[in-house]
Amino acid sequence: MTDKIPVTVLTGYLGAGKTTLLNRILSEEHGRKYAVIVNEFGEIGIDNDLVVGADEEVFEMNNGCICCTVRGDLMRILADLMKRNGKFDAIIVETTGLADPAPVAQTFFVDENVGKKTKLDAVVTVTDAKWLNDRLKDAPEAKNQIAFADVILINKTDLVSPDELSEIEARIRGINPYAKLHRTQRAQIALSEILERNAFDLDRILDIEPAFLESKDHDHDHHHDHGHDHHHDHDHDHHDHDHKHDDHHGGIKHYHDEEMQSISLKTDKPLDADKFFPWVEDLVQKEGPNILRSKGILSFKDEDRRFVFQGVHMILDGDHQRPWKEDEKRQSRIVFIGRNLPEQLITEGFEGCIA
Ligand SMILES: Nc1nc2c(ncn2[C@@H]2O[C@H](COP(=O)(O)OP(=O)(O)OP(=O)(O)O)[C@@H](O)[C@H]2O)c(=O)[nH]1
Repeated sequence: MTDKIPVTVLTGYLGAGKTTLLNRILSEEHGRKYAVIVNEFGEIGIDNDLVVGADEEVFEMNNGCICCTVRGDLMRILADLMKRNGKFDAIIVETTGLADPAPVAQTFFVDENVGKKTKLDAVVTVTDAKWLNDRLKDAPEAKNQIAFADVILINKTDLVSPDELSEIEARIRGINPYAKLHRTQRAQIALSEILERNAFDLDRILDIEPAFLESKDHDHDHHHDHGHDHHHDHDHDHHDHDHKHDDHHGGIKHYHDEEMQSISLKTDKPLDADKFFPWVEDLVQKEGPNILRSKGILSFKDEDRRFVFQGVHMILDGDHQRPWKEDEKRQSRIVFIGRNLPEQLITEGFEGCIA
């Protein structure tokens, strides 16, 4: 018997469907109260704004990856939550698509205070059936996320043929024969398959990562550089995720994609939809292989609702969402995440969409 609070860690590569799953969980009649912690790559928080649910408290950790610099933040948020005993039943942590889940999971074992009051229930990994094969070639994070998972969703099955799906499944099985696998569309799955599974298997993790429980203070022995943020006058930020080497955190080997960068743009002036859509469609057609992910919350002229814009490579998606609130700043924010991003082209193009 334990009254430790269960923690579910949601991982999965950029754009796989983590927020879709999170919103599904939060929209259901579950009768539970969840605390949600989101962590994003890129300066302007967009995910926290896309998480539904009136009751849930969403804690945002921006500007860095949860697995290294922000891990201290995670511990602090958890410690604060623990002080408010009884206010919620479970915790869900959505990591960035670029996070290595190992150090996140490790937090629940090596930090004494956190470990006393919480237990890691499961690492749930959402994969994108359409792009996973490519990411297994060029993104070691994608592979780690699968290796560490207790539950795996093969999402976006609508975008691939049955043969491709079987191949993906075999590849996942090759990396992780133990996780429970589900094929999903729009992350549609019974909550009981995701939450309070008691599925995290420490022995299996120790097979993959023998150093998992070594708790040397990771802050002392890492020396990587998170790049730098430039803040230009014309209101845009740029962030290089600049890890040039494998890192050790508390004994765990830890890899980052040093080429991954993000460009965040915002404007308080309304955008012209007739300019924006042709521009962005053309951009992702041409630069799609490099732009892994784009998303934004946009304000168009003569439109009272927020437009939520989503892209994964050249596949775009978007919808008018709720009306802007009275006290809400009608600001358009958009972020592009990828490799070798044509920064100037994107910045100027976006500015050209202002009405
Ligand atoms: N075709 C299709 N699109 C999907 C499916 N699931 C999610 N999407 C779309 O994929 C895009 C990314 O989904 P998100 O849930 O935001 O992905 P994410 O993993 O949270 O993305 P990041 O947090 O940016 O890494 C959105 O446009 C979704 O609507 C699916 O099963 N099929």
